[in-house]
Amino acid sequence: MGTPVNIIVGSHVWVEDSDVAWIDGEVEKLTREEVITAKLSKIYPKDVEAPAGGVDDMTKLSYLHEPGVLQNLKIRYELNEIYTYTGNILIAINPFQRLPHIYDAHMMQQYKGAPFGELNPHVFAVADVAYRAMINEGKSNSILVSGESGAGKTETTKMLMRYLAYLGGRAVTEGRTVEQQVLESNPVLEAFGNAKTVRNNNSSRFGKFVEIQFDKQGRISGAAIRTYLLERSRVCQISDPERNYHCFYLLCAAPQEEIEKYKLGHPKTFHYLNQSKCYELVGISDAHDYLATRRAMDIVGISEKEQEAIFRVVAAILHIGNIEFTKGKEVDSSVPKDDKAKFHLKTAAELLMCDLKALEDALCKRVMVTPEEVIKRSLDPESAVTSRDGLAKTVYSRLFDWLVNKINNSIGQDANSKCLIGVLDIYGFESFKTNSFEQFCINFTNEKLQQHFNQHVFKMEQEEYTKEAIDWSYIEFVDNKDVLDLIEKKPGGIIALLDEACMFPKSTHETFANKLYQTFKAHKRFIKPKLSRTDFTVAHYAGEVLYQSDLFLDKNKDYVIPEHQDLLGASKCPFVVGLFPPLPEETSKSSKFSSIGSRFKLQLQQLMETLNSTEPHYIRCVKPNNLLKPAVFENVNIMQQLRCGGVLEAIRISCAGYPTRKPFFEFVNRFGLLCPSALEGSYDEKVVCKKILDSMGLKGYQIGKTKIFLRAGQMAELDARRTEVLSGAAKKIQRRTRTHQAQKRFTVLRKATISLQALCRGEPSDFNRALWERLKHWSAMWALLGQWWVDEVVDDLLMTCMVVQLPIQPKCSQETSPTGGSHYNVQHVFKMEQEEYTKEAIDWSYIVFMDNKDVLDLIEKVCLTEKGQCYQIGCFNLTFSFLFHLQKPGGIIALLDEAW
Ligand SMILES: Nc1ncnc2c1ncn2[C@@H]1O[C@H](COP(=O)(O)OP(=O)(O)OP(=O)(O)O)[C@@H](O)[C@H]1O
Repeated sequence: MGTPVNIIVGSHVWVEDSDVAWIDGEVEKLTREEVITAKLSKIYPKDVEAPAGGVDDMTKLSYLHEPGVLQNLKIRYELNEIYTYTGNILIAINPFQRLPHIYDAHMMQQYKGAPFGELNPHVFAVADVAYRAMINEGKSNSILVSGESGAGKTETTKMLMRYLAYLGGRAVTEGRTVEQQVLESNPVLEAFGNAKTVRNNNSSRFGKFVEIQFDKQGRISGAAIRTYLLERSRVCQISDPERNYHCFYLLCAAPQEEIEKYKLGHPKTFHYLNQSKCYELVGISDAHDYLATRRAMDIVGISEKEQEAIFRVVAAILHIGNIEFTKGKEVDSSVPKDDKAKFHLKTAAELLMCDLKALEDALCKRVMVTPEEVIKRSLDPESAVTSRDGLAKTVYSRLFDWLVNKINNSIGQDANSKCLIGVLDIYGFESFKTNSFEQFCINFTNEKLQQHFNQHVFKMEQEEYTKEAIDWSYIEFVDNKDVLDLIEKKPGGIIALLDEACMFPKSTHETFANKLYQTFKAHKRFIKPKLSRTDFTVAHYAGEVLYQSDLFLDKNKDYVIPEHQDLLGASKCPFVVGLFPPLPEETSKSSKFSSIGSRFKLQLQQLMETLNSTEPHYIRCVKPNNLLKPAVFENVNIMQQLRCGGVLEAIRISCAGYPTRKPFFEFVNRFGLLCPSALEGSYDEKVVCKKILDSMGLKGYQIGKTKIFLRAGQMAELDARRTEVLSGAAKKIQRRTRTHQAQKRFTVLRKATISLQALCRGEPSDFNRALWERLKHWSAMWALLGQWWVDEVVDDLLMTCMVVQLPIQPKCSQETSPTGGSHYNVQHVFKMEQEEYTKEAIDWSYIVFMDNKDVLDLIEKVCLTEKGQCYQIGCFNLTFSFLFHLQKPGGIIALLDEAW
């Protein structure tokens, strides 16, 4: 961030605000208090010369800081420019409205092969760069799309895949093309892996890495989809107004014969669906989507028979959820509660094609194997429900994995492919009121990606400096390794301690939390909340998150209950058996524990290895508001996402080096005025730049081959100097102009007065006579000339007053004015003039109040003598002014003469 220095009166600045994040304004006054309190440190300079429509690349901003970035995004979003670069990172703000014109075939054509940065920022431009880099350098590329739920990751990923299919697609020959299958895998995965949440009506509840393989000619030759951490708990537990996975509702809206075949009904009749009262989505037809999903399944190569089995299993899960238990005859035993429960038990067994009694036993009993014997132990109703839900979750997650495998097999992998483009659509950093094991894993993923991102951004910075031959050796690299060690270190990290706790039968979440408190009491990234005995806080790179450890142990255990494995392994349905392949000999014998956390850690390790072998490109999706509405830009919300998404971190890394880069000519244009002598006779912009910088006494900047590289705060320093120079110049111009105007006015008045005096003094007696004669005629004329003339006279009078000797005026006012208060107060006018000149620092000493007492005495005499006539023509003012006009060519005298 730019260092807030050199804030002076008149500086345009950004000030932090809790409601709208940043407010802009102009410094009016700097008090001592303000300078020394922290407030000023939170002030950032504003670039008043930033383009009105914003800049398409944030690195072009003169001030690379939070408020500048936010303002730029806001301006662009208002213009429906949803994409903006920050160097090579693309920021995509969800428009929450269809913008088909920016994604049509014509657009694709335009971006094809266009140099990066030449056209407007776009997701196609990123895909194009990745594709070109792959073709030209023969290196795999990856595009990492991240952002919070509802930010638009999945939509962005779809656009990327569409564009890559456009670039690398084959002419449609017979049957399905690979790219068609890749694109059609989306609706299938969405039906089984997406659900409505409070944050997004079509939220992906899993992470996804799509690898698109290309042959030597750059044609798509294969693809593979890897998924991460499906949210299993959603199958059994949802809260209002969310929904379960889409496929359950689609099936309940299937054609009648299927409803009957699977003994289904309205979603509200199923426990797994009726925990929330939201059954339908606005603008979405589940019946239509059911048929669309079946069509997509056809395209990705899922046979009719397999489709039937898939939906049969989905229906079975719904029925399993409706099996309720009550206490059995024996102590701590359970049995199906009533006929309804028995009906669902029977139907579930039929659909899964397994033995009814075996299913009941698998839900209500546990087999204990001791060295001496095998004991069957009953479960109480509560444990039976847990067992039931465990079965449903296991079956569903196995089904999801099967689908992913099937899609991969049917699209096919190209073993000979040397290059690929991977697209990662993964959940962003999460911090809710209640954060459990899922959030822990998600945030762990984000820490991993952040580390990768930091390394990459740092590398890119280095490359830019190297290109410009700049020394960057001292730029420190910020690492989040300490948080990653806290989570994943083996032994001793949180995941390792969790695994240990899961393997130890007597562990509870309290003992687990205690172990964490003891182990990490001195760790600066681990905090024990004062008022809790089971929660813990991790200080992630994106902020602190408080985790509730209650369900960590249960959720980490990744084993299929052997009874469930045996039951479904013995099903008469090959599809169901395929979901539960027999465990390898040694695993089934040994009680080797497998944990979700460790498995996930391994998956992430593999993902990072893949990503490290590719050239990464980043897309940060931003959700502009929580209302999911277009044209609403919530500053604070967006700021938070930019922080969490690492955009600000990227900027911070950049600020650690030389955040401001200006091409030489731009620099000279802007700051040449700071050192005009540097511009004299020198045509080498680089030399001029150096002279300017040295004349300002700046240290630590660097001069590259084409640009100036400034340290944080130096731009503000230069701008502050520039403001000073400009305002000094403005004051000088104003002073000169005003002096010139005043001098001009004075000269005119002086000349007029001298003429007037000369006239009066020259012919006093004639003047009296002539005055009276003329007044008479002139009074008639005045009636004709009308009001405009009066205005003019009044104006002139003001000027005339300037030369009136002060002591005379009050006398005039009292004695000679027939209209009393209509006279101008000479003293006042004079004072005002003085004040104005003093304020503007104008020299007024030369304004001489000429002694025209003799003239005024004369006028006074005439007016008093001919008071009656004076009344007729208005007031003394007119008479007075008349004297002035008398002198003007085309003045009153001339007019009157003409009239005569
Ligand atoms: N580029 C876009 N143009 C128009 N609408 C969009 C665009 N991107 C996102 N949306 C809208 O925002 C909604 C949410 O987007 P999307 O599902 O891609 O979010 P996500 O980041 O993948 O969320 P989650 O993590 O919950 O899956 C979409 O259903 C769509 O209505």
